Amino acid sequence: MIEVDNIHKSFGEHHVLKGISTSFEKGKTNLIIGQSGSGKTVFLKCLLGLFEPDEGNICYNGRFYSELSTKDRRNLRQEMGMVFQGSALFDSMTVEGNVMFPLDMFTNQSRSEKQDRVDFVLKRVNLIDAHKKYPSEISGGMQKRVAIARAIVMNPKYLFCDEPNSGLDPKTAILIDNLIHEITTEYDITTIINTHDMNSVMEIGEKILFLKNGYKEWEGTNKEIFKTDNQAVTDFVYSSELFKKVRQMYLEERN
Ligand SMILES: Nc1ncnc2c1ncn2[C@@H]1O[C@H](COP(=O)(O)OP(=O)(O)OP(=O)(O)O)[C@@H](O)[C@H]1O
Repeated sequence: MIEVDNIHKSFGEHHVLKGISTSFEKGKTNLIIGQSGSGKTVFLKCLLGLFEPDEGNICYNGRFYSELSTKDRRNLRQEMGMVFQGSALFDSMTVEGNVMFPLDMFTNQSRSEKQDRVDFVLKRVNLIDAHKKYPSEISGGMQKRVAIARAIVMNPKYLFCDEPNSGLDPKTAILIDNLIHEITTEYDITTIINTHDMNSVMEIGEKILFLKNGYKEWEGTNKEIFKTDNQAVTDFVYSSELFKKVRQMYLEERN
């Protein structure tokens, strides 16, 4: 579980995060949404420990980040998996090499232990015959699976995903969403996803945090987002005619 208490972050005069408090439960898929520039990436980077908030606290399973020693921060970092926008695979390494990379960097496991773990996670993301291929030889959806395998190879407690669906066709995007959601439940991970994909919001948003101008404007579940009368949320989420109709149908069905 991650608990966030009143965090602020500025860059010079630019006050980007203006006192955000929330919590993210383990085993749940949490989504952060909001317009471009609302502070989603800065917030995610604070959660990852890449930016230190100017004010406020972030607590990881009872451990306050601000109170951790450098060594404990490094250990905490190893409990975090990250799926970057665009996958960010190493082009010169095979699929297997990419997934093994964190194990090579951060563990003393034997070659066969590492190989077993890599085989296991690649199988878990449904990539069976791609071990020896290079990123350029596989599709964008497969690259995303490799990125997810690499993110979970160290058995993380926390999984962060930045726009995991960007550049994917709608069908592949749904498969990737479902995979992240399944892995989250299966391994009891606290997962936090930055997204613009409204389909993800409706399908896998067990908790949705809506940021606006650096404030938490709204939070709730994908069921609640259909019913909310928060104008900022409805203007943002139901900006397309299609989603307006979906919401209308959902509300009519329940009346
Ligand atoms: N390192 C930085 N230095 C200065 N300003 C920054 C830095 N990182 C982000 N900002 C500013 O913080 C604001 C919020 O940016 P952020 O990237 O968090 O938005 P976002 O909601 O993730 O947008 P998008 O959906 O387009 O990715 C922007 O005005 C941005 O210019």
